[in-house]
Amino acid sequence: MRPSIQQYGEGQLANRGANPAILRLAVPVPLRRLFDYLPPEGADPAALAPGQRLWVPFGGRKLVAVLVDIVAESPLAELKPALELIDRQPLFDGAGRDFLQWAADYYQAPAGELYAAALPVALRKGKPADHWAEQWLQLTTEGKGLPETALARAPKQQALLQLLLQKGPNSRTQLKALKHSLPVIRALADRGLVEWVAGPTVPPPLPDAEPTPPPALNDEQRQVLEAIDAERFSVSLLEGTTGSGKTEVYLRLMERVLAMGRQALLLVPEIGLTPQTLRRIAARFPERSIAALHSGLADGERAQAWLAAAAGQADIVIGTRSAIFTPLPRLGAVIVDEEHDGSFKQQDGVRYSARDLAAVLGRNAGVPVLLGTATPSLESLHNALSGRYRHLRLRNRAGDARPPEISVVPTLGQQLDEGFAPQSLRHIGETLQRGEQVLVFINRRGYAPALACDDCGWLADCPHCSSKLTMHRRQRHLRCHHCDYRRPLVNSCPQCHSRALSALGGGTERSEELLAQRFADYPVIRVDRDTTASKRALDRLLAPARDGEPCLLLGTQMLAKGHHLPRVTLVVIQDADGGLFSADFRAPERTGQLLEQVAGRAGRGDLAGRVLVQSRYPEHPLLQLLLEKGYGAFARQLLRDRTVAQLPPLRAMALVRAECEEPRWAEEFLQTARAQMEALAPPSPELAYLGPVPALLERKSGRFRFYVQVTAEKRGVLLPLLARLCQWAEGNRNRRLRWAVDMDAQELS
Ligand SMILES: Nc1ncnc2c1ncn2[C@@H]1O[C@H](COP(=O)(O)OP(=O)(O)OP(=O)(O)O)[C@@H](O)[C@H]1O
Ligand SMILES: [Zn+2]
Repeated sequence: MRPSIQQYGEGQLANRGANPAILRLAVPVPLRRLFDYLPPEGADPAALAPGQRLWVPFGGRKLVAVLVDIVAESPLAELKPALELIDRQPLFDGAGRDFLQWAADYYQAPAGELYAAALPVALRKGKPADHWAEQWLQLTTEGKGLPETALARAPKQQALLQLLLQKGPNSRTQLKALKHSLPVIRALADRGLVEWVAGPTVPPPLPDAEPTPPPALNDEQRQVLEAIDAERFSVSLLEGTTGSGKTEVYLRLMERVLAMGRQALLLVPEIGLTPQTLRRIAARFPERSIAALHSGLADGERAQAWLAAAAGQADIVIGTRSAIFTPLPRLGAVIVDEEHDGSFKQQDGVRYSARDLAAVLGRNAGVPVLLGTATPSLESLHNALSGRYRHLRLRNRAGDARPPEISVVPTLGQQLDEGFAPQSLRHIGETLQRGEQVLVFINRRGYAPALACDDCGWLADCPHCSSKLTMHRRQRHLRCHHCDYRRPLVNSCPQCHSRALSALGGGTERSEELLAQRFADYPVIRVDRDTTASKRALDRLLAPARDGEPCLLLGTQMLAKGHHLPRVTLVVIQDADGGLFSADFRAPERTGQLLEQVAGRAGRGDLAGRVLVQSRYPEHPLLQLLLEKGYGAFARQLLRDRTVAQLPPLRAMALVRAECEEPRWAEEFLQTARAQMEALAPPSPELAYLGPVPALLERKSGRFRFYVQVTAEKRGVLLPLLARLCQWAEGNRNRRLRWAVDMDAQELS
């Protein structure tokens, strides 16, 4: 069901008072409050409604603000008028505004910045939404009065008439897709039966996809779907092994809510929104209008997709993190794919978690929320095991695919060739010879993570960060992966002029060199951030692999998720040890997820899969648990460890962060911040403070970084505390010091 043009924009009728109205606006500035303005001079009060954008003057600048409320009185005596109304229709409906306010309160974010984050760039900059308004063809009164068979002698006109009588107004885009030609439309218009009117935006068309019928569900999938009630709110964790057909479950849930006349929102990780994903969804729902919101779109297309979603014109909305803020007037289900993925948490600016907000959005709308993954975050697993979320499982691979066989290749004392054990290289060769594909996972891009002088011990450091420079041989430079500082590759040591320089450690570029040499008869495809500047580049790179030719794929975590390449039968993980010894308590969890996801790329088709995991410490208990019992058992053990250590998700955790070129200022700021919080809520068994301590990456882009960590048994204790802290910190006049509150922080770096 599509809303008719008359329904669109009904918000305008609300909120009329007799008093001269005062506009309460969310202005995009880092202050945690709303701002009152008078209506623009000469504006028709009846044209104003919450959810519209206006231009406002602010501190000598002109900003795009969003109208949140219209009130009768303001505590301020003198108000400035807003400059100009931008939208005729509200962009945010009441539910959308309530949701943003909830998020602002929870994450201690300035509402204006959150509204700005919710809008696509073109709208954030003030471009009028009318720019993307679509032409709609509707029947005139005379046309509506005709019987369906009135034009039997002109079949094309008759078909169009029938369409409009049955489905109501149709957009120009859709008429084109349905192949109703302009001359036919003109013929009806000349007879006074149809007319064009301006109406809501429709999403830009997706690339063509062959419609594909769904596979028959297996028993496990059917049980999962039966457990989800599409009529009411619930949060379900779908813990389904890799290749178990989770995506199929998403598609069926979407189908169900679409049939109810609702919209489905699908959130995917940043690297998951590939043309392949879009094709799969478009192929299943050829009749539906689908809005994809991703960074690969031009600003205009993105605005168009967003407006179509907000106007209720898109049936399916698929997007990355920020798509959670798209107002969806007929939301029917929220699905989060790969819910454990770190990209759902924004790490700067407004630090929200789209995964966690999905549950709030579902609750507000009274619709089901489905979090799917093969490797649940400990947060979601804890919620599922404690009964807060429903726990749904898919234990078997879909179709005929079997789970891969996993073995460890010990590397200590072995003669390694650029990081590869002889056994691994032998298996790679044999697999290629059988005409199958190999995937090699290396968690580091570039040629080598450090360059050192063998004579004096000089190391290439980043001058701005507490980190080493990575050597990129092809581009002939050294680069910092934290701040992007670059300098040309040197041939001799800048300190002692020795020419004995060594590249330490390995990266994708270095392994590519070796593998291309060793297996010269086969294509070697390197996939990392350096080879895939755009989403399309990744799609193109993977094309030979999709065609099924024997080839060697090698890359970083970009290869770990979402790809379905049925002819990959061998996965080699070059180094499993990295994350087992980090200072970040979340590192083992992330390592486990990554290894399981990479391993899950093996043997997804008819051919059996095999995984080789190279490790220096094959006896490490966590690694053993992961490899022998799988991620499920591994994660449950980590959860027990976190309970003992009183860490999230058993406790709520927030960080107050500060960074400054002058380390003392950041530390002093945080000491005062901690004292302020302790004065309000002294430490107790339920509430603990730590710090200020230096962040794991102590210096970044020239600034020293510290944090204070607050953990509490109940989340509710933290919110008022942090709100008061923000009030105090907003008064901080040191312009060179940056501070932030990070609720449910994911990174200690
Ligand atoms: N009921 C089914 N019968 C036959 N094949 C199926 C069924 N369900 C899914 N498949 C197929 O199995 C393969 C894997 O399914 P899908 O990609 O949905 O798994 P997934 O759990 O989302 O995978 P992952 O998260 O590991 O990427 C796909 O090719 C899909 O078409
Ligand atoms: Zn740097």
